[in-house]
Amino acid sequence: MVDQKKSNSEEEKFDQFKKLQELLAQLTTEQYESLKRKHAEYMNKKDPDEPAKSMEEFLFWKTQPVPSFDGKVPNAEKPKFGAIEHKKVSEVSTTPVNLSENIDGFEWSDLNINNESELNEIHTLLNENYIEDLSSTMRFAYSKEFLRWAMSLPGTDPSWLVGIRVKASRKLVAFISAVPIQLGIQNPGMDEDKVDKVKSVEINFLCVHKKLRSKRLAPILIKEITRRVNLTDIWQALYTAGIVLPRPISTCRYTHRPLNWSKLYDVGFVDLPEGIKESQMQEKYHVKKVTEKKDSSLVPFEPKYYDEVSVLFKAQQKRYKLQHLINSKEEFLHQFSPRKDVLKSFVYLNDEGKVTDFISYYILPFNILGESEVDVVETLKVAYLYHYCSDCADTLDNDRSLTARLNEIIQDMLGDALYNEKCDLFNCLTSQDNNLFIEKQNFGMGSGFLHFYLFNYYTEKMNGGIEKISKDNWKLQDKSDIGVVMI
Ligand SMILES: CCCCCCCCCCCCCC(=O)SCCNC(=O)CCNC(=O)[C@H](O)C(C)(C)COP(=O)(O)OP(=O)(O)OC[C@H]1O[C@@H](n2cnc3c(N)ncnc32)[C@H](O)[C@@H]1OP(=O)(O)O
Repeated sequence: MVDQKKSNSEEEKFDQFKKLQELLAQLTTEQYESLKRKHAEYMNKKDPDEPAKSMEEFLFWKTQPVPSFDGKVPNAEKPKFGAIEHKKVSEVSTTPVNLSENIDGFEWSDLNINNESELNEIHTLLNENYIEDLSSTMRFAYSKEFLRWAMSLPGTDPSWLVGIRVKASRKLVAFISAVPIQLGIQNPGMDEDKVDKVKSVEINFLCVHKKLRSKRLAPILIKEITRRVNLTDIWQALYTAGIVLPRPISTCRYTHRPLNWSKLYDVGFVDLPEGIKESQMQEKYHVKKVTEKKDSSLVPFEPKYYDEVSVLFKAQQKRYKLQHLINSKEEFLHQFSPRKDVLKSFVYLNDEGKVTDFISYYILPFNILGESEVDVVETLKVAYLYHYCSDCADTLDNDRSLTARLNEIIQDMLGDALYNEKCDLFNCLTSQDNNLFIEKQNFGMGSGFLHFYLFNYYTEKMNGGIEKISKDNWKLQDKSDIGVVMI
């Protein structure tokens, strides 16, 4: 009897699904976009940390090795910290996921980020179809150099940049990428200085062309990248998303620090509060120029500082429960060496020439879109805080407080971003120790949240630096457990 009911309801669901697919196929891109906007407005009414649907309705995710919203994991009465499912490379299929089962006329394509024309293709796909704000008025505008940096991390397997092309025209219409990362995860009950070292990948740049949305290409891309990563004997992944999927290990909030308030006001990114004059806002967000220090100097990071900075970096990461473990000089230099228009990084040297602090930020513009989505009205240059570390993070014989130190070095970065890089906005999450300076440095809470996920790994939820009081009322925590920064 029960089984009969279940199969009826599955049939009903399948019928509804078929109808939905037919409806979507009939829509023009404009109709699809307009419905998407309406849906986004509806979703915006929901709490940002709540899923849009029940676990059962996540047709793809409920089949994957991730915890459900009640904390249960597949095939286990009581979850154990660590891998959810264990497989061997010999059990992994060596043939790509079948594309034509879902959609005809498409083929898999490996992409090479160091090939100029393939980089151009990825760049075009992402710049026209990647992440937008809820109202589809702003879209990330990654530069080619940025994409090359992000996807050429040492150790990236050539098979991990995966595209889908239209067979006939060879046009690139979907993409997903993986790069290696070693995570340190501190599970409950572990000694404070111990972590589970987890060889993983970071998944990023999942993108499906707007005209091919809702055709279940995303699950196919995810299954294919999982297969390819598994073939290299890696079984865990870290990824982030603005939406709630089963199930976040942590949630951080975006915060924004206007640098060029007038421009942000002109493009509608910030409002003028009632009763306040524009000049008052400009004054509030005035940024000090980077000045020479009495007892230290600020210089761009260079490979010669690697030994000292890597020690500080390791110590800083120990403050968090989700850590980025960097074990090779090559990876470190790739992640942190300055790159024009992509990444700025600095060290502070004391009187004796010893490194006391390191700080970095990356530059990721976004386009303000006009009436038509290909019409770019304005580009905002945005700086995002990346990694930092300081000798006061763990040294016992140092009496300078981390709060004072971070506030000093962030102030310098605001100055560098505005006066040297002409950035309009400085963003950071409530991750790391950012809450020590967010309010003091005039960062305001944004509307965006970023959820962190681990694939095939169970651990308890971690503090993302915010505590929910009610839907629109979130409190900053002293610090967060999240030490990784995803770009
Ligand atoms: C060990 C190795 C493991 C490697 C893999 C680890 C996992 C990696 C996971 C990926 C990490 C990516 C990290 C980033 O790059 S996050 C950035 C994501 N990209 C964008 O937001 C760009 C603009 N949007 C798009 O291009 C499309 O809307 C995307 C591609 C996002 C979905 O395309 P589309 O709208 O045409 O949908 P569909 O019909 O094909 O598929 C619907 C199914 O897909 C699930 N869905 C929707 N959005 C996401 C999302 N952001 N992460 C995971 N799943 C997502 C959705 O719940 C549904 O499943 P279910 O509800 O039925 O269950």
